[in-house]
Amino acid sequence: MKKLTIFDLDGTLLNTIYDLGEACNYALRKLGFNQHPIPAYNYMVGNGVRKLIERAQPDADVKIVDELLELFKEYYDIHCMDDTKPYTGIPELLQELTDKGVAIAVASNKYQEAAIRIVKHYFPDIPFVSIQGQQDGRPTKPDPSIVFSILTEHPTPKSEVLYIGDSGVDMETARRACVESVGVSWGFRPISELRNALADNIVSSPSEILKLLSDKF
Ligand SMILES: O=C(O)COP(=O)(O)O
Repeated sequence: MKKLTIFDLDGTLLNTIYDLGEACNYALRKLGFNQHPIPAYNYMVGNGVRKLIERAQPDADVKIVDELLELFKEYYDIHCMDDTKPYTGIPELLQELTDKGVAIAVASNKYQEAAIRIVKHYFPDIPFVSIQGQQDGRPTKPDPSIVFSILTEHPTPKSEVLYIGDSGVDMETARRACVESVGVSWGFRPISELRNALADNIVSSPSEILKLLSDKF
């Protein structure tokens, strides 16, 4: 029986691509660089904002990346909820997990302050046991440290944990933490990426996660 579900944020709980893309385009525009069409960002997000910026402007040196990062945050801190929304069926899934007594945590490469603000805004009634974003001094996913931090906050045997995400980075994070993974098809990346990253399960709707859990009750 699974007692703890760990969810990735961007591309799994929330469709954040427009606001992330707009923030990056704002930063690029401010420094006179070319912008990208929003769908191109699907393949740039997933490893944290710094990596997103390095992918958006590959020949930028460290100083320029720092400047772009500051501009990104300046914009994103104000506009991170302009067009972001939960995927269909996610609020109901989180409520049902809560009603069933299954603990819920978030493990994101989005920087910590933004991750907390956004999760609390979109899911105010869900009693998350831990909301973990990218933190200075801790490696980003696919390093499994973020999962271990969650397990420190909410001790649970690994066999009772399900990790749910939309990217190869997420599947690898779960694998390296030795917990069972679920890849979701509605996020930013194709199913082929989830398969190649050895997802233990693949689902195409949030209700399938419930089914997967109840199969395991
Ligand atoms: O901000 C990112 O790069 C991705 O964040 P995520 O880990 O919630 O998908």
